[in-house]
Amino acid sequence: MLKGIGRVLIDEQTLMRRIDEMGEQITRDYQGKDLVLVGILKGSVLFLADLVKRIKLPLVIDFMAVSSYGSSTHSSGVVRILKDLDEEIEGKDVLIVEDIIDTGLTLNYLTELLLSRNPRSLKICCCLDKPSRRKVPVKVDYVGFSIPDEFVVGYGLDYAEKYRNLPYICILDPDEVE
Ligand SMILES: O=P(O)(O)OC[C@H]1O[C@H](OP(=O)(O)OP(=O)(O)O)[C@H](O)[C@@H]1O
Ligand code: HPA
Ligand SMILES: [Mg+2]
Repeated sequence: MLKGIGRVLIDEQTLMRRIDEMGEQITRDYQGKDLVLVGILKGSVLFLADLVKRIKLPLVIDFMAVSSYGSSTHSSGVVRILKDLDEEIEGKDVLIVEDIIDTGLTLNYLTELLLSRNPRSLKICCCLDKPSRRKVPVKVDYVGFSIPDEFVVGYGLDYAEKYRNLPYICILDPDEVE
């Protein structure tokens, strides 16, 4: 076990099985559509990479980078755009891909921003959802796993930029947190 991380919450096999199902469902739902996956950096990269391999459709991948947590376990509530999309999304079927929805502040801000660019449709797909922590409502269309109110790391999720490379989801050891 690595220093600083507690018990495994979702192991690699369980993650992959659920992502197989999500890929199949998205493949069914987006037949004949003009699909653009928007990965939110950096946390979504591992999930997005596994998910796109399971979507058997032509699609475009684009990225936005935002940051609201910095090196803390609490959202600052201020969403900063660090990188915008490369392509126009007007008339496209946009699917936002996130690693986790916690307070909902990041996605609330992002959906407003992307809707103002007139996509044909805008949906949200997340690997993890912490519904008990919501501060603002967010309608999530595809959820991998609902999880309890614990700060988690691994599979793209960081604490102070560490642990993103773990292939499973772990609960952060509270002793590690300031
Ligand atoms: O629902 P919220 O409370 O807004 O939290 C969710 C957001 O926070 C994390 O991003 P972070 O700002 O840590 O950036 P990162 O993906 O680069 O780690 C996570 O990847 C989500 O984007
Ligand atoms: O539990 C979490 N872990 C890592 N990053 C996060 N951003 C929001 N919630 C979390
Ligand atoms: Mg983070």
